[in-house]
Amino acid sequence: MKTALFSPYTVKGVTLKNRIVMSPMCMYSSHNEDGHLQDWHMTHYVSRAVGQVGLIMVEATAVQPQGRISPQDLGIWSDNHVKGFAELNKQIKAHGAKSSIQLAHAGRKAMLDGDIFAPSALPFNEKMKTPLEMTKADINETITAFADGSKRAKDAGFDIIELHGAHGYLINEFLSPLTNKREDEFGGSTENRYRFLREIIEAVKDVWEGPLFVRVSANDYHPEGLTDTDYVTYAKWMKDQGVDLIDVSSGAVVPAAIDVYPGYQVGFSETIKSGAEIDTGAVGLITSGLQAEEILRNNRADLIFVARELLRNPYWARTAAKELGVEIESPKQYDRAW
Ligand SMILES: Cc1cc2nc3c(=O)[nH]c(=O)nc-3n(C[C@H](O)[C@H](O)[C@H](O)COP(=O)(O)O)c2cc1C
Repeated sequence: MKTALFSPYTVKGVTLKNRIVMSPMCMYSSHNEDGHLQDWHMTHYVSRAVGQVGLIMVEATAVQPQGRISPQDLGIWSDNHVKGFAELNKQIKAHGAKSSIQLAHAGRKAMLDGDIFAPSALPFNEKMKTPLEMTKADINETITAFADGSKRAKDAGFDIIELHGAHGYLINEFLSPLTNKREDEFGGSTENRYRFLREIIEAVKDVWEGPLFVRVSANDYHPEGLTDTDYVTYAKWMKDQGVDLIDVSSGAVVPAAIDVYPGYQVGFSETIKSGAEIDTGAVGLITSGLQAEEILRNNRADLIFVARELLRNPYWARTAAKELGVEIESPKQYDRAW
């Protein structure tokens, strides 16, 4: 049988051998608060490339030190970070996978000493710090930091860049009316709340010609918050700006109870894919080959992002292929077992 999951996917000249993406997952394993990769990261990412994942996405990586979720986050705020990522990319690609990086700024969810920043001075909850409202200068510096991070990602040899616009981190905080109470041109109307992301995309595209993905939280799970239909509008604007794919997650903008079940976010991906006519990635409790195949065949997404199941099973691609009754290439060293 010819499967959708194991069919190639090409975007701006970059071809993934299948539709499986290792979803970005923070490892909180950088040492000395310097944002550098450690042996752990090498083993972790390269194992999944050996496991025949089509696209490896490196975890949320901070474009500014104050944009880390924790002091142990990876960083790409300095030219010194390029060398480590270049070595990681060499190893990932040696096993036939493509590589990508999620560029991030934690905004008000940064758990760091010192000042933290957000569109408005509202804490996430009573336990978290109250952020400083970003000035225009702070906003411009952060936009430049996303562009500088992209330039470094390019120098390090990444094939694809993803902007982290989800989970209540800085970009998401500008997009949602729950977290953005600004009265200047970066707040208020939908257009104004999009302006920060618009300017980041513009700045990134000045230095990066390759495929650009954006992860969004397509539902705030709050009566005054955004839903997937609001994100159709944002996705259309992103498409007009040349974004290639929307990676559709949800929640974590404000504290909320989320009812999770297999494929709980796939409907949001479907709404955005059909509403904005843009490629999407589906993520969230997708754990079987058949489930992934159903999503792709019914045009509910173009790529399947897998997070925790790949932590349980780095060879999930093989498991899914067996389930779908297809043969996939194994690392030649493993031929006798696959
Ligand atoms: C350990 C861990 C770290 C995560 N870190 C990130 C991250 O850096 N960026 C991000 O967008 N999502 C992050 N996520 C969310 C996952 O990418 C994914 O969207 C979520 O786990 C749902 O997919 P799953 O059911 O396949 O695990 C993380 C999830 C886990 C379990």
